[in-house]
Amino acid sequence: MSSNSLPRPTTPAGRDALATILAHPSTTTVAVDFDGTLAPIVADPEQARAHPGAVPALAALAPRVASVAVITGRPAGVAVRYGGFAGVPGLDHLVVLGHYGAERWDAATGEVRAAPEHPGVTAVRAELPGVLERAGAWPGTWIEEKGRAVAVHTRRATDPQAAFDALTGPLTDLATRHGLVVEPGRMVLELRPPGMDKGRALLEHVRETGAKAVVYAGDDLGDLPAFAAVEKLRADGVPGLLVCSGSDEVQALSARADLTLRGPAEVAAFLAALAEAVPD
Ligand SMILES: O=P(O)(O)OC[C@H]1O[C@H](O[C@H]2O[C@H](CO)[C@@H](O)[C@H](O)[C@H]2O)[C@H](O)[C@@H](O)[C@@H]1O
Repeated sequence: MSSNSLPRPTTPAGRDALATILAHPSTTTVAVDFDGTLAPIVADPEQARAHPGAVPALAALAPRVASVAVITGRPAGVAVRYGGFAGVPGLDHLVVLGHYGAERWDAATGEVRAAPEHPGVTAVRAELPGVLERAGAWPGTWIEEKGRAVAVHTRRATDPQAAFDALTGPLTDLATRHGLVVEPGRMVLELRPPGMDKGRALLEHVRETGAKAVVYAGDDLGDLPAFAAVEKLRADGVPGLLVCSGSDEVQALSARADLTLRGPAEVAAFLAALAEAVPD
């Protein structure tokens, strides 16, 4: 896909939504996930960075639409840092909803606002090494400290899928005992507070901006609630375009998408093409 060709959605709902968005960009919200959508998946989560084309594309698009939001499982401040979102001309009103919407960073203020922390995270953090040890201490398994959550990554384990499968039960037990939930993702099991998800975060953002159309792009299971939110908006008469970044690893998402792109490079090209296609 070249940077100035807009791909055609494969579904009628997607094509209708894109037509509305092109006709009425100033009342459209564009919301995107971070890892796997703006940033290529890498083995070490601390090395993830936005694709070089992603921020320029968002910055070109943002002044032409009602709002641009990044909705991520990352802490908001981490996504801002890894994305390079602060101080970018054009992204003066960018909103980053971190921890699935429990945190919010506004480019306009540079500040993060957050829900109160859940006490179960401290208890889970303390018990986690013992639980991993008893489950077989899979070599290469890595704990990501996320502040208001902890995540166990298996991508660098000798057998990532076997480690993921073996740890799912014990980590679910641990989370449940302390009032947390397990959020499964691409070779990651996150133990986090319940009550917020990307769907709720997206709906609140759309309500706040008063948008009349929406684009959402994601790549992982944690994006399914946002897809469901767009489907609900569509049922209520608000056109929505669902974009899946990467097609094979998370088929539950690509099966519901109007447009499937092959990862962050194509997502960045799509956002740039969208910016080119709508008037200033
Ligand atoms: O909601 P997202 O922005 O997609 O964040 C979801 C999780 O992404 C990160 O993990 C994923 O990306 C890593 C870096 O590419 C990769 O190594 C890992 O296998 C993926 O699951 C991040 O580390 C998590 O905290 C996020 O919740």
